Amino acid sequence: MSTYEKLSKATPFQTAFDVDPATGFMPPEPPLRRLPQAWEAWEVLLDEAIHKRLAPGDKVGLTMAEATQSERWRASLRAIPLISTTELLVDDEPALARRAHVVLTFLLSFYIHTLPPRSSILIPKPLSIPLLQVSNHLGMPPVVTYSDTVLYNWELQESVRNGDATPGCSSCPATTCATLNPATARASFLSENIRAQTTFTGLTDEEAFYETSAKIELRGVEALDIMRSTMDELFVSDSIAVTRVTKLLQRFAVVVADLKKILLDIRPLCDPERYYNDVRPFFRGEDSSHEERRWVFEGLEEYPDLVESGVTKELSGASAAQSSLIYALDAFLGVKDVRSSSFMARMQKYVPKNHRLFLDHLADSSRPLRSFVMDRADGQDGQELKDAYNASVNALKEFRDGHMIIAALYIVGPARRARNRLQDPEETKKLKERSLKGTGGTDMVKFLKGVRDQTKHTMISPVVV
Ligand code: HEM
Repeated sequence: MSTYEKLSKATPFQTAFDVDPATGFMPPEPPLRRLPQAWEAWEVLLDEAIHKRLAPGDKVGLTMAEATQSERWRASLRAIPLISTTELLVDDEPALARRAHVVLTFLLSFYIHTLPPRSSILIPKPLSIPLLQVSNHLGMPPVVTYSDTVLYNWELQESVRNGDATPGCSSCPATTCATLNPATARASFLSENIRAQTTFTGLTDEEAFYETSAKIELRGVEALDIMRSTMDELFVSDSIAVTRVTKLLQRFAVVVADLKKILLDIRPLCDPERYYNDVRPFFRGEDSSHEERRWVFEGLEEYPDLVESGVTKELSGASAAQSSLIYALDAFLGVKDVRSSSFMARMQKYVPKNHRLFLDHLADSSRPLRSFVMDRADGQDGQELKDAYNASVNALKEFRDGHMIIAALYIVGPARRARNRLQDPEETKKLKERSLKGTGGTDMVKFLKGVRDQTKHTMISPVVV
């Protein structure tokens, strides 16, 4: 029996797939803040890179002092010994391997993206081998992913860590909350008290960027809960299922509308120019660089198991397109072709292993919601059911409209301004090509529009919203 079969047969809907009832795709407890002493050399190098504010090697106006400082840092990374990962990669302590992936992929981004723009990319052995071993163990690519910047990169604010804050949502304490179930109340509490743990730049704009995604994940906990209840209803499918599913979908639409609001609320917290020029360059993967430079992992050939594993095949940059939550919403509502598009299918490889299994489980449902709604649409209360379904799909379409506004604000605008500052036509052309690519390597505008339209076409006509 495959792991997938074991997980999906033997255990309840969520916990088996590392999907927590209270925190969804985020782990229930704050991730490890620092690796134990044996791997301190990596943590120290990361502290230094952040503290020294190492700048991307292709930053416009990079000073000689900045370039020299980065080169010194890279030399000190090359000089550390190759540290064994054996004791990190233990199945009963996944937090160790996850923190190692965060630290090593941040070091990788610093190493590669502070290099001069035209130099070749040789990732030194003290970094390449542990990174490949940890990634192979986790079933993740050896590159910074959404799980490194968001899912396994948070802590509680100091006041909460010191026990000064009351656990509760903004309107009432969790323990006595009348409107939220305990799991949703905990998600709401975390959302208000979460902060990002590790950043490239130390800028609050970068923290806000990760925290926005984390808040979306936490608000999505209620959506996951509704999905579970709906799937139970579809399974039983008795005479009152239509009424219950209608109510669940009405709630679902409200949650998805909140996701859009959280996304748009990023605007006062994260400055588009700072995001584009200071933070985003560190997210680039092998395929989002304007110069086509291969990433070479030094020493790989000495480890036949790593060569065979194919762990170096996926090297795209970090993108919130790696959020399992949004795929889960698509799968539940039956938005077609999103996961099967080649980019989205590839992005699944950048999602933690068990979350991937969860998404497969959802997509393979033998009782799809959309068919249920279509089959019942002409029956008693069918119109209300269809309206609730369409309102949910419409809310997701509006989330994607909002997301396109954000992508324009944070990428298209700053990219145009960066181009306007350049004099050299050849450089301008290159920058134009680069800027229209997402960090995941897509032709951004066309891709985002396509997914948005696909969502819109999922509504069941005639539409009454
Ligand atoms: C400043 C904030 C953001 C920017 C600039 C941005 C930009 C982008 C870009 C350029 C893409 C195209 C794929 C790629 O090549 O990377 C993308 C895709 C995507 N992003 Fe974002 N994004 C932002 C925030 C978020 C957040 C907070 C979420 C949700 C957690 C999110 C969810 C997605 C999803 C699910 C996709 C895949 C396309 C889709 O399903 O609509 N994004 N984003």
